[in-house]
Formats: sequence, C-alpha cells, structure tokens
Amino acid sequence: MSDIRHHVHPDLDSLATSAAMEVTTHLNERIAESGRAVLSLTGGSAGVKTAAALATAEIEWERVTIYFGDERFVAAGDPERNDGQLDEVLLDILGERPTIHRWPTLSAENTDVFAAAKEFREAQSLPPGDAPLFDVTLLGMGPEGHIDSIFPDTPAVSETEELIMGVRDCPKPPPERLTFTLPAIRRSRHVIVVATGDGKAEAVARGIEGTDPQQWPVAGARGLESTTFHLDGPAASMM
Ligand SMILES: O=C(O)[C@H](O)[C@@H](O)[C@H](O)[C@H](O)COP(=O)(O)O
Repeated sequence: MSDIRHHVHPDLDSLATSAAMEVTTHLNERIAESGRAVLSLTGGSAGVKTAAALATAEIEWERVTIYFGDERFVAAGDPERNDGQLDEVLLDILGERPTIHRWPTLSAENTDVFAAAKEFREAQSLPPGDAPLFDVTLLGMGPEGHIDSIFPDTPAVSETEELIMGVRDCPKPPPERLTFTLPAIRRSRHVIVVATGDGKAEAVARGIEGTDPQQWPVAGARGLESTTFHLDGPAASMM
C-alpha cells in the first residue's frame, strides 16, 4: 500500500519550493539508481510555480525525460497551451538538456483529437503491465477534483485500459484535450499533488480519504511508492 502524506505550507511560494525539493530528491534517487529519471509536469498556478522552483534545482537534466500530464488540443504557440507556461518558467532555461515529449498540436493536417491521441500513443509505445512509467508525476487539481484533463463523470475518468486519451466536451474550456489517464498516473513511483485555496478544500479531503474517483478524480491518483499533497492552510481546511 502506497504511503499517503500531506504537508501544509504558509503560502504558495513555500509550497512550491517544498514540492520542488521533493521532486528533486526523487529524481536524483532514481538517477543514482538507474542513470535516468522520468518526470510528468502539470499546468495551473501551483503546478507552474513548482516547475519554476525546479529551474534552480541541482538535477542532471541530461538524464531526465519530461512529459506533460495533459495538454489542451490547440495550435502550437497558442497561449492556452500548458507547455507555453512551463517553457517560460523552466524548459527554456533547461534548453536541450532534458528529453521532452510534447503532445501533438492542432493544425491543418491534425484536427481530430482522438486521432492525435492515437498518434501520441503509438509514438510513445508505453509498455503494458504494471512497470512504472513515471518516477514523479506532479499534479495540479481543480476545485471539483480534476487532475490533468481527467474530470468527474467523463469518459477519461472511467478509462481502465488506455494510458493516453483524447478528450472532447471537456467541462472546462478549451473543450478538446489530450491526457494521461488514471491507469497511467498510477504507474508513477511518486505522485505529488499541489493545491491552494479554500475552493480546493473538499477535493483535497475527498482525495486523501480515497473516495470514488468518478466523482473526485484526484482520489484515484496514487503513486506506487508514495502520494503526497502539498497544500496551504485553506486547501487543508476540510481534512
Ligand atoms: O488544463 C487546465 O485546465 C489546467 O491546467 C488545470 O488542470 C489546472 O492544473 C488545475 O485547474 C489547477 O489549477 P490552479 O493550480 O491554477 O488552481
């Protein structure tokens, strides 16, 4: 049974610093053990702030592979994309050191989000089975408990086989997205959830207690070795 922990921080800056330190420790442990490590990043304010804190971390980035947990299916360079914010705070600084796997973009030749998901799935050819895909998955979370583009009561949260999905009619715009699923997230050695504000308090409580992921997707996000929530006081107020 994986370990579920939470830490409460005085503000977003200290939360991001502490979450980034945890990411750094796990990546460095993995690099020491196997020579490489795999990290999945997330958008949203807390996720981007944590990524920014990683820019000064002592990590051999040449040995790191980076994925994005989800992406909005919009054109390259569209300000709606998650990866643009992450480029700004971290990836442009790291340059070519890490290996980065970006999601497909909407283009004149690529307009079907399901076909884009299939293309990405085939390009990654992730191994079936239980072996870890990610050493660390960092997750932001919405007030209704969505993580990546896995929203309550949608096909993405019901998925039990596929690791990668296209999303249509997403409850939060833009409506078309690409996402790793819960079966993929659960193949992370370590899951780190970052959340602030009292609007997240119920989702945090349901996520930590492990209720039905159909209603609160974050409750299905568990790491193989550990699951850690980094919170501020208001986000921790309903536990
Ligand atoms: O693609 C998206 O719509 C966002 O990336 C979203 O999933 C975000 O990560 C969470 O809503 C948490 O965001 P905040 O930390 O800003 O609340």
